[in-house]
Amino acid sequence: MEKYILALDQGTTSSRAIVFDRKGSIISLAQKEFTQYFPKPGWVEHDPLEIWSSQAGVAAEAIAKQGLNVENIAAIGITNQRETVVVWDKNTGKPIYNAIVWQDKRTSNYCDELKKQGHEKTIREKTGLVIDSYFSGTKVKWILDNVKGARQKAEDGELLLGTIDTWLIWNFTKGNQHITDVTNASRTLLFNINTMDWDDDLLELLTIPKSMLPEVKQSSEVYGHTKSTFYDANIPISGIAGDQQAALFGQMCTKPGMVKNTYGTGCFMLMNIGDKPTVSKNNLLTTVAWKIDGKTTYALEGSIFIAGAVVQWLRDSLKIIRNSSEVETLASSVSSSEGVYFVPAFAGLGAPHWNQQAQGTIFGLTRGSTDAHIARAALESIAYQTMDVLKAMEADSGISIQELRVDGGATVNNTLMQFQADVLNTETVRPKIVETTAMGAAFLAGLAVGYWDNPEEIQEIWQTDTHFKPTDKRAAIDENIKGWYKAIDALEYWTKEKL
Ligand SMILES: Nc1ncnc2c1ncn2[C@@H]1O[C@H](COP(=O)(O)OP(=O)(O)O)[C@@H](O)[C@H]1O
Ligand SMILES: O=P(O)(O)OC[C@H](O)CO
Repeated sequence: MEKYILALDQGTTSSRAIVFDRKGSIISLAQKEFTQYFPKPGWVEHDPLEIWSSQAGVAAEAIAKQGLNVENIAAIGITNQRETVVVWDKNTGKPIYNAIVWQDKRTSNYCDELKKQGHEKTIREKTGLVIDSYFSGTKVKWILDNVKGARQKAEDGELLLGTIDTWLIWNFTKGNQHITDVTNASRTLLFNINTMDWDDDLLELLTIPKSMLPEVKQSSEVYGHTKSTFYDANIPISGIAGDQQAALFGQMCTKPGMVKNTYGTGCFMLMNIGDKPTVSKNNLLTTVAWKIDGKTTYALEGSIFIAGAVVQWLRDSLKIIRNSSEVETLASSVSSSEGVYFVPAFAGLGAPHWNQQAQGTIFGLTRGSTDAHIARAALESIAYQTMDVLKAMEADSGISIQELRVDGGATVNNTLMQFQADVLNTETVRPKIVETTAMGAAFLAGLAVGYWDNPEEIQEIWQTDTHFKPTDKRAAIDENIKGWYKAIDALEYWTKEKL
């Protein structure tokens, strides 16, 4: 019987399931969007039960729609939106509050307090992260402080916490496994990336009882077997990675110095930095890329909070396009943004600026500006933000990046990809299979069960599709880039004025 790997990709806006064969070809794909809740300005929540049901649903659909059944699945790999966190009751398995999403800013004032108390340096050294509401730790504290009875129950050992990988595996194994992997753990603000273990001092600082935490595993090993209704077939779950680390692996950036950028809701650029957790001097994050066969690989990361989401905003809020693909036609109807700059800081600014208070801003409008200029400026903002991160990465690593491997939903946009190559003055390479996040999870799972023997075998599977080479309009591009820096400076000033 033909065997396949099932990758589950639980993203910020949708749950996806993809069945891969040995050659890395996609045999089947099912996807379901789920509800985004915005209870207050700056707050973003998901219903954990909807996350579970949509993910279990698409997994079943992906298997069934190609006439396969569970016996065809050699292993399951899980990859997920990171930092988003769920707290649930150990006995009932029911969440005590919605999942607080990575984009949620409700703890930003508390984060500012932590900074004022002088914890920045220690937290960076221990976790590789900056103090920002982005990460899970302060979100968990908020739940314990604000949900009635939660703190007492947590102290009595009745509550569990988990990032989305943990929550899904808990449900797939009917509560048998409360685990996470090193990549997801490294995004919580509670995990020490030097000792590779939960950090007691940080747990104490954020007043989170240790009993709530999952056991931390490698990224590729058999963790347990499926037990819940449809999956009582005992399928091994054998790969876990946060979605950006999974994409780094799926892009086969397995050597130090290799870089990928994923263009989804946000943009996440990661560089493989080998086996040392070097601390960034340029406001990037140091994070765990994966741990395989006992060997840990680290990455530098630049996280951009709003990328493809700015296109959703043009569609859903401004309503100047009907679907995401229309943005390319609209933006290409003008040859430049004619001095319009859009800084889509809807969720503050991430790397390398780390300004939690920044808000979205459009500069340079004139009486002649149209929806096309705004659409173009929105697309360009994705490329400029990426440039800021890439420059920081080059400064940190001392490496001049020669090639950027790209993936994610927005990379279908050729105008954006060409503009990206121009702004960076670096070749931008789009692979044949852009589902690299799911592919990375499939590779991790497949390696653990011998579906693939080694990463070298997988290396053969990765193939390029399009190379976007920088054009020769250097002077004009450099002029445009100056305008972007002015816009960023002006926004920083605006933010300071607000405080
Ligand atoms: N043609 C396009 N041009 C620019 N952005 C696009 C285009 N098509 C889709 N997108 C954006 O890509 C994002 C979806 O990509 P995806 O990788 O599925 O994201 P996620 O995993 O974050 O849910 C959306 O934010 C969407 O607006
Ligand atoms: O769901 P995505 O693909 O937007 O990824 C979200 C990131 O993991 C957040 O850190």
